Amino acid sequence: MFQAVTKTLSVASTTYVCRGILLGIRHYCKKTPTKLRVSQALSGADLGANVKVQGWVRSVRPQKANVFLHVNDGSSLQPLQVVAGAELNDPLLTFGSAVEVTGSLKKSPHKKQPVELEADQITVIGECNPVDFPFKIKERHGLEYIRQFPHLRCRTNAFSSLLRIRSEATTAVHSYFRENDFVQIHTPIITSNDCEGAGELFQVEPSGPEIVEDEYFFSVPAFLTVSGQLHLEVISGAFSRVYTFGPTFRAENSQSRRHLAEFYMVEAEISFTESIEDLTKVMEDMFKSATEHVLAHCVEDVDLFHKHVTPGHRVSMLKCFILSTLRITYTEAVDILNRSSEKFTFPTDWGCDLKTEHEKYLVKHCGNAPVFVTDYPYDLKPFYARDNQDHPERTAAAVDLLVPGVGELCGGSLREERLDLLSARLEEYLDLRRFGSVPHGGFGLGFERYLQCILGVDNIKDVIPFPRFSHSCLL
Ligand SMILES: NC(=O)C[C@H](N)C(=O)O
Repeated sequence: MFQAVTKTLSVASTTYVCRGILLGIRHYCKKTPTKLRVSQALSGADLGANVKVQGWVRSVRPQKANVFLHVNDGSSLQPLQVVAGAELNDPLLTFGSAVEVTGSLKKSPHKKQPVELEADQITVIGECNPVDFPFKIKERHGLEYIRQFPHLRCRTNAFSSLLRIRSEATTAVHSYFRENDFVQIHTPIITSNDCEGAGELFQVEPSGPEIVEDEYFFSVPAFLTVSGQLHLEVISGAFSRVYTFGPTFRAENSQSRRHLAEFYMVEAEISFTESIEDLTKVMEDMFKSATEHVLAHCVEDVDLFHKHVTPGHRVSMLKCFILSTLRITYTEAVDILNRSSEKFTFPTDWGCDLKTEHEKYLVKHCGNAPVFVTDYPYDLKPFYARDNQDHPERTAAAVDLLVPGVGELCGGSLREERLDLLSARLEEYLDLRRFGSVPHGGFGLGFERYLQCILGVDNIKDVIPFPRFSHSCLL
C-alpha cells in the first residue's frame, strides 16, 4: 500500500515524504521514552537515553538557574538525582509528592551519584502537603516514631531498606531449601488442630447473619494455624525433605518486643533423621546460607541499618554468620547459669524452663554469639518430641537456637516415631505412626526474629510491614 502511493510521487516529493517519516519516527521516539525504575537508571546502562522515571520526591533543592530533586521508587536505597531548569520548578514539587520525570540520563561529575537525569519535563502526579506529612526532609526519624504511620513508613529510608532486605531474605530461604532438595508444601492456614497444644489459638468462624447459632462452619472448631508441623509430618511420610514458609498466628496477649499475633514461620521436616545433631546442622546451614545471601545481595541496605538504624550491630551479626555455632546441652546450660554470679529472677534448677534472662546470659556467656541448646527436660517439650530415654534425668531430643538480642530464634526436635511410647501421650497423633513410620525431625524458625537478629532491630514490630498484636490491627 505504502509503495503504491510513493510510486506516484515525484522525486522531490518522495524525499519530502521520507524526511517526514524520519522526523515522525524521531518525534515518536522522543514521545515514548523508555520507562525505567530508579535502580535501572542508576545502573548506568542507559546513559544518553531518553527515559521516563516515576517515583516520590525525597528532596528538592531550588537554585538560581536549576532545581535539583531526589526521586525514589523503592527499587534502591539511593535516589536518582534529577536536574531541571528553574522554569520547571513548581510549588507542588514538594517532599513526598509523586512525580513523573522525562529527560536524558547523563554521567554526573559527582562520584557518589554517577548518573543523573537531565529533565525536560516534570509532572506532579500526586501532591503532598509537606506541613501535614509526618516525615521531614533532613530529619532522621527513629523506628519507634515511624511505626506510628503504618501507611507511610515505607517512604522512609530505614523501612524501605527493611522491606527490600525482608524480600531478599525470603528468596534466600527458598533458595536454600531448593538447593538442598526440599519440596515446598503449602500447609493450610485454617486448621482443626492445635499443633503445640499451647492454647494460643484464634478461632475461625464466618461473620454475618447467615450463621446458624451453635453450628460450626467446618462442623468442628477451626483455628488459624499455630504451626504447619503436623501437616508437614504427614507429607514427610512420602517426601523425605519438606518445608513451608507462611503466616502463622498465635493469640498471645503480649505487647512484648518479640511477639506478634501474626508472623511468618519457616518450618522444615526431614525424614530418616536419627540424631539431634543432624537436625541442628540443617538449622545452622539454613541460617548461614540465608545470611550470606542477604549480605551479598543487600550491601547498601544492610549497611544503612548497621551504620544508622542499629549502630554497632555489625560485629555480632558477622559473628553469627561466620563462626560455626556452639552447641551445649540443657544440662550444661543450667550448670553455666548456676555457676554464674548473676542474680536471676526465675529459678535455674534442672527442669526449669529457660526464661529470657537465662537465654540472654547464655548468649553473653558464649561470646555474644548464637548458641544451640539441646536435650531439654522431657516435660518441657511438646508431646511430639522424641524421648531420649536417659537416666536419671529424662530428656527429649529437642534443640533451640538462642541468638543475641532476640533469644529463641528457632526450635526443633526429633519426633517421637515409636508408637508405643507416643500412645501413652496422645491419641490423635497415632495414625501418623501406623503406616511406614520412620525417624524424623523438624524445626521452625520465626522469620521476623531472624530479621531482628541479623539487623539488630530491637522491636519485632519494625521488621514486618503491618504488625498485628493484641489491641492493634492498624490498616
Ligand atoms: N515446626 C516446628 O518444629 C515448630 C514448632 N512446632 C513450633 O511451633 O515452634
